[in-house]
Amino acid sequence: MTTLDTRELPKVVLHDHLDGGLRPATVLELAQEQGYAALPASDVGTLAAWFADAADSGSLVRYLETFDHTVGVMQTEDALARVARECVVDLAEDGVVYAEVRYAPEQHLQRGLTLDQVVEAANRGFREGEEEAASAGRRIRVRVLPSAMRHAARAVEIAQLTVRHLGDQVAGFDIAGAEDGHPPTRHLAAFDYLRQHNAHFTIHAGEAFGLPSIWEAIQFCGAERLGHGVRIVDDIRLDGRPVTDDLAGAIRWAAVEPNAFELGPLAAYVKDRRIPLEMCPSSNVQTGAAESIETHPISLLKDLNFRVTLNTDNRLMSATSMSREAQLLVDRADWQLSDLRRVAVNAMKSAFLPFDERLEIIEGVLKPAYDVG
Ligand SMILES: O=c1[nH]cnc2c1ncn2[C@@H]1O[C@H](CO)[C@@H](O)[C@H]1O
Ligand SMILES: [Zn+2]
Repeated sequence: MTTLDTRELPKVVLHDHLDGGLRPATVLELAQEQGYAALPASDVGTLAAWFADAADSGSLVRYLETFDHTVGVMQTEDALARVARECVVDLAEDGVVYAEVRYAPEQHLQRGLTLDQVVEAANRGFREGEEEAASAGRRIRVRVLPSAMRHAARAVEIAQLTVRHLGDQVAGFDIAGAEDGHPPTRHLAAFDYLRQHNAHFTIHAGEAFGLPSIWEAIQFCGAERLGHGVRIVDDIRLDGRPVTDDLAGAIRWAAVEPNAFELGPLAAYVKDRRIPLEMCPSSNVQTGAAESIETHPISLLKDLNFRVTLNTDNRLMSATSMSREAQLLVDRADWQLSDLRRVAVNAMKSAFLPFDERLEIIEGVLKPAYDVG
């Protein structure tokens, strides 16, 4: 397993923030162009290290503060298009064949753009990136999920924006931001609107807050997928005790018979309904939602046959990529090629893309690459 080249494997990412994936050099250049003076460093190396260190805070709220600087330089159409184009090129270069990228349009209005201008500018960049990648021999398809910020009050507007743009790159909706104190049920009107317009949506839930957040996201809001959802392990027991009592035990969970674990009603629902979990190991370690890669619940949930997917969340803040996330699990959590195949196929099955297109990528791209020998 040590010889596995995770870069060359075709990968699928469903949870990647546009404003969390800028190249450090681009942050610097855009800041210079736009007269943004608040950056905490003036050279690429120091700036890259600053993002990773500052995000390594053990708290989601402090982690999210680092986005002020990326959002701060993404306030013009050209800046948005450039960041979107580079995002696609970087993902393709890393072997990603399908990506859903999210960002919050409401955060890009500081210099007078409208919500529609933001989406159109970013979409232009995403399309350019797809073309650039294709001409370099790396075919990637990208779809966009506008996010509403859960502490703000614009979710209905962003849901309407999403529906207006469905089809031209935009494939669904998300809700992001600080979780604790901001339950998703505050935005029920947005979710009702989306369902009535047959639009897909996912919700960040079960990251900085536990089961009630997941329960609301699924049973009140109707989320099709969960952003993170890592705290669903709070509803799994082993020998009568919550598995979370024994996080270190994660290392030996692999040796335990899967039917020895007891699922509570919510965990059973998530598993039985095949609700996709958009899991992001490095991000979770940084925000304190998980202790380590070795003990990250993604491995247990994968072994228990939950619909687990592997994602980057924020490539800049976690100094990561899809191939790095995969490699970390191979090196530290004993993942095999078959596990990487599983999360890629799971992700593609869960994508907000028409069924026939999903199938085409699974059968035409993923299976041929993973099923060699
Ligand atoms: O893991 C996360 N949990 C919650 N919110 C997040 C996470 N990563 C990024 N954002 C938030 O989503 C916004 C739009 O992309 C970002 O600006 C950031 O505030
Ligand atoms: Zn996220």
